[in-house]
Amino acid sequence: MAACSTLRLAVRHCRKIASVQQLCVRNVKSRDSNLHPAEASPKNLKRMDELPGPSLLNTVYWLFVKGYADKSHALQVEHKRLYGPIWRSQFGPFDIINVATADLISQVIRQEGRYPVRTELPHWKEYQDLRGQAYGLHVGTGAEWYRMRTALNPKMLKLREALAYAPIIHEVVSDLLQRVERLRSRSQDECTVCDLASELYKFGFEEIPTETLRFIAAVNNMLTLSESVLFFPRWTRKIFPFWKQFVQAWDDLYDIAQNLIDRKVKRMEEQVQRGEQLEGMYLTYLLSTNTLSLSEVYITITELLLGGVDTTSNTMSWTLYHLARDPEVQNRLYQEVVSVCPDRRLPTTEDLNRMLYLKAVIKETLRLYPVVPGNGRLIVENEVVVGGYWFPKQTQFHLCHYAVSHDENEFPDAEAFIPERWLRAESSHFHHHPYSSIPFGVGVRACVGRRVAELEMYFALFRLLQHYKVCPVDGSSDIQPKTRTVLIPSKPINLRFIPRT
Ligand code: HEM
Repeated sequence: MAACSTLRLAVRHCRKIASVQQLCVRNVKSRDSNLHPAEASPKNLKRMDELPGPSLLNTVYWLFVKGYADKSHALQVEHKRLYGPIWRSQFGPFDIINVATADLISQVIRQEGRYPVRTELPHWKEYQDLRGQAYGLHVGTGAEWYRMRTALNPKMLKLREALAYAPIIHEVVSDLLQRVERLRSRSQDECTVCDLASELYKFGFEEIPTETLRFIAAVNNMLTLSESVLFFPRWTRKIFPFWKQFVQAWDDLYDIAQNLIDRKVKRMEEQVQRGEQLEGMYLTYLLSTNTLSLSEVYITITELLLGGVDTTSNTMSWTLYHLARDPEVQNRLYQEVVSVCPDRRLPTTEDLNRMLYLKAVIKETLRLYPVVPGNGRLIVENEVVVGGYWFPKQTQFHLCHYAVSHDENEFPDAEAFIPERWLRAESSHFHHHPYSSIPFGVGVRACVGRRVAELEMYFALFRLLQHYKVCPVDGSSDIQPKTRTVLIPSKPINLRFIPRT
């Protein structure tokens, strides 16, 4: 869903720019070891060779024989049960240290350094080298990455700036409502919308209508192929088609973003020639500041579009899935909606300040289904100590935050959907470790799209509930998540939207 707003936000006009020529850890205290490597001699500490964990062969067995290839989130839980909260594993060529408690994650983050690196993403880098493109936010490292982030942060993460996107997000949500109305009224029982997530990907892409499906298919292919490309050694590329298809998927993504930007630049030039003032959100802003080269703008916008395709859509689908199955939760949320905005008034950003339950519902969805189920940190600057073990530079950590946010010690009755656990007044377990559910990541490298994503999800859910009661389709069964780099529903979510009178 976010891709469409990302797109609109990117192409929107803004009065501030005069001409195209001017264009443009938390320091969480560890519950156990606070030992800093500088204070600890490696001699006194355990070495990574002493860590438990599966061999490469054993991992292959889990992935391809036991069927966890598309359930890496569940593998975190299984391996934590088998090996404890910290273990070592191998994924293709990668030697990985897995950490699966909030405290261990906080220890890694505290030592992530000034310019944190998630993981090397050698396959993305290889593609970008192959095509002679700039590195984007995901692949970028060090001061170069930081320069790109500081160009984007003010427009995307500052609350005041992000709140200014509200009118555009409302446009996108209005399209969604129209689409839901059309789809449900055309269905056989006049209320069912099938495969909700795929509908949420699509709507509002009117800027590039013919390219919508191509973009979505390319994101799907690229993410699906990513794990295979990484896992199998390079020489297998002559045997398997993965790499070629992966390159094709990236070519499509980049091509669509490049066309979008080129059209925008042309429009801006025409406006300047007519002496008009320019308006814009972050694409205009990026083009109008000299901090990024055009090639960096291309890749940045490609990645923002990419980041928007199935993150908020899947989260919204899971939220509606649970609301449909839990009428009490849905009713409580509906009561909040009507008390804050009677008469179906459009919610404002101020209204959202009073929507504590709405926010708790989204938080709980992201706890149960973090779109990015496992994050990474490659420690490049220093040797580090985590969990009493000493690790050299270049250690790749896997932050198993799916396993953490499903841990009974952090969240009693962890598999249940209980938004109340996020409400201070109502939960005896309100005080969670700050790293126990970190769906957007943490620190300076955390998700740059967070504010946009949250605003979109709040407004979309708010307005959908203003208009519809959401119900399960008769006889529908439980739906489990699966991983396709990101966490998605393993089968389509179909729901009934009953208009509220
Ligand atoms: C439910 C919605 C979303 C979730 C749960 C999510 C989650 C994440 C996570 C976990 C990371 C890694 C952070 C870290 O390493 O600490 C990330 C990075 C990123 N996200 Fe999101 N995301 C969401 C929506 C979006 C949207 C809508 C966009 C684009 C508008 C976006 C763009 C990005 C980008 C560009 C990065 C890389 C940032 C960097 O490395 O500097 N995300 N996201």
